[in-house]
Amino acid sequence: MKAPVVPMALVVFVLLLCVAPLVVPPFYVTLLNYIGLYGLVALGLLLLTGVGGLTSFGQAAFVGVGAYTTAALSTGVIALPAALSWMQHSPWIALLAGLLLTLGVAMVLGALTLRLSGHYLPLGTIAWGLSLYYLFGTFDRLGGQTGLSGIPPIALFGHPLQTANEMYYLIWAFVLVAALTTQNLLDSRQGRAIRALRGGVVMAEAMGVNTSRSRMVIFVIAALQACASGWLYAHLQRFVNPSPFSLQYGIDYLFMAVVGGAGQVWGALLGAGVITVLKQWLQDLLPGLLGRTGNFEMIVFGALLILLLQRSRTGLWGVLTRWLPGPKKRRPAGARALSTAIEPLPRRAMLPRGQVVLEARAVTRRFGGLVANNAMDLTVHAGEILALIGPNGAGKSTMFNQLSGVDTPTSGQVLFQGAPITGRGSRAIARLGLSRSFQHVRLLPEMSVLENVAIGAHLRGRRGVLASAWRLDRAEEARLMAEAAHQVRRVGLEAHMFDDAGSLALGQQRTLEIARALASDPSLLLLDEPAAGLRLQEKVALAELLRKLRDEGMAILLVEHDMDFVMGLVDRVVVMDFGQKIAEGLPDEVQKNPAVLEAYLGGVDA
Ligand SMILES: Nc1ncnc2c1ncn2[C@@H]1O[C@H](COP(=O)(O)OP(=O)(O)OP(=O)(O)O)[C@@H](O)[C@H]1O
Repeated sequence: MKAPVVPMALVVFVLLLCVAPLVVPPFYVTLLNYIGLYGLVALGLLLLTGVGGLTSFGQAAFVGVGAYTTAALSTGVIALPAALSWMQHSPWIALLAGLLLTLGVAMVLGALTLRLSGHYLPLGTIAWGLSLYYLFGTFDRLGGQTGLSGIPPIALFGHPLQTANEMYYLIWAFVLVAALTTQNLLDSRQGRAIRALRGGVVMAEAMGVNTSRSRMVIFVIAALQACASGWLYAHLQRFVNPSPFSLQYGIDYLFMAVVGGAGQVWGALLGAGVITVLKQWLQDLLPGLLGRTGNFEMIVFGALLILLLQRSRTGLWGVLTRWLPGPKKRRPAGARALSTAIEPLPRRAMLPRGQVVLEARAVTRRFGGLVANNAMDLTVHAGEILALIGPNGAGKSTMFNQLSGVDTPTSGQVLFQGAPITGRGSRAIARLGLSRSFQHVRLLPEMSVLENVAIGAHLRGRRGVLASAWRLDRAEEARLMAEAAHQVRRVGLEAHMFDDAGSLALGQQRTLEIARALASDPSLLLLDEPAAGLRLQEKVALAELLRKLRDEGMAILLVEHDMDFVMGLVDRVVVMDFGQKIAEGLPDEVQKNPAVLEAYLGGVDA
């Protein structure tokens, strides 16, 4: 296996970090220590908010859990039973205890709040952030608002880290490990599952991603990183009180992640650096300029932030990378292996031609008084292309949703390869071998075409979060990327393999969705208006691809308005109108069916 390529910029950054305390005055070492501590929390928020799209104002509370756990255990204010007394006074054991406590607290809070959507989630994080903050100041044992002092230094190989310079290396070692493991995670199957959260739950679940789990994973990682920051903070300061764990700090952390560059690992560190330095600088400068003391830095700071957020949505990292020479986009790590021969992923055995793959029996879906699907029967066979057509509003997309588990029928049954799947949820159905595209494309526009397609292969990988973070998933990742690249080539998008999906024309985005669906190795493909927006040549190529897939034994069900495309391609047609099946048969028969002509002409007149 090839050795991982270490970017030059990273080597330079690490070297600069190593020599900094030797050449800069002590004040700056302290400043760098704080940048590191804040950066550790911002890195967690990058994952949670920047990538996962879950806004949390409550991270300072997790910093407090880490700081207070180690303060209480290492000073001995919370006495452990005699049998556990060996745990007392050791900062390292206190770190472990803090991480375990944070894990428990984060899982409970995550279970309570992550289900909330829209503005309820940030409000929920404010609520528990405030609760934990007041909790720290409530216990007399923890020193109330006065806090706890006399926290011992961390000892490393028997050497106590007493000074800011000595703590510096430990703090930045934590930061670098967190940054690199976060980068690795984002560059993996698990990372794509996390990034898919931004594409919406419906798309992610249809690709087999357990979105509840992905949300919980990033929430816990962000909380653990905040806890580690709190632990380091307590042993740097050797004193804790509740103030640094207030909501104000929670807001600052969020700013750091967003201002630095939401979604970019190095952006989060840049954000922590710039905000910490800027605040310090304004605090020193403004009273002199204005001739009076006050919290002027907060006012100017707020105005600057608004300006930045207005000017650059991609944050400071976005601005910086635009200025700097070199490639603007990182290629996914797995893509490096594309040029080498890789053992392909195992394929699902195709069903014998003609075997029933999907069957809908009297499927009815009501929305209040509206019957969108009325007692719909439908059968799709292996090695067949079936078209579901009908005028606008006939109920085709609703039917797709009932078949793919995005929605649950009010009554009726759906069977996949003979087994009932009604109400099973799209993730479980995807696992059985059904994959789909969407009427309104659901892609991750800032991710490359290749990575978008790789999301489709999610269920074909096994490696978990820890393996991904520590790059133990590289062999599997290379195989997943090779599969994604194969599907990109198969649909004719190889020229755009590393382009952002959002930069493609709409027709190409639809084609990308087909490649993503194919990456799951389905036995049934559900395509919602695949030809919409395609140019003639692209339609011809798509029809050729679908025929080839059919000949390989795949079952294909498509909804399409382009009748020229449908009639020249499909084996059978089912026509819907007002939620009901009005005709079924060969394309030629259906085209002459009076009920169908009436439905379409009626649709035109209306
Ligand atoms: N979630 C929903 N809540 C309420 N009504 C809905 C919902 N989803 C669909 N409908 C209604 O069900 C009917 C069928 O809609 P559907 O989108 O399935 O039709 P369609 O045949 O796919 O139309 P088109 O070809 O225009 O996409 C419409 O009247 C639509 O307004």
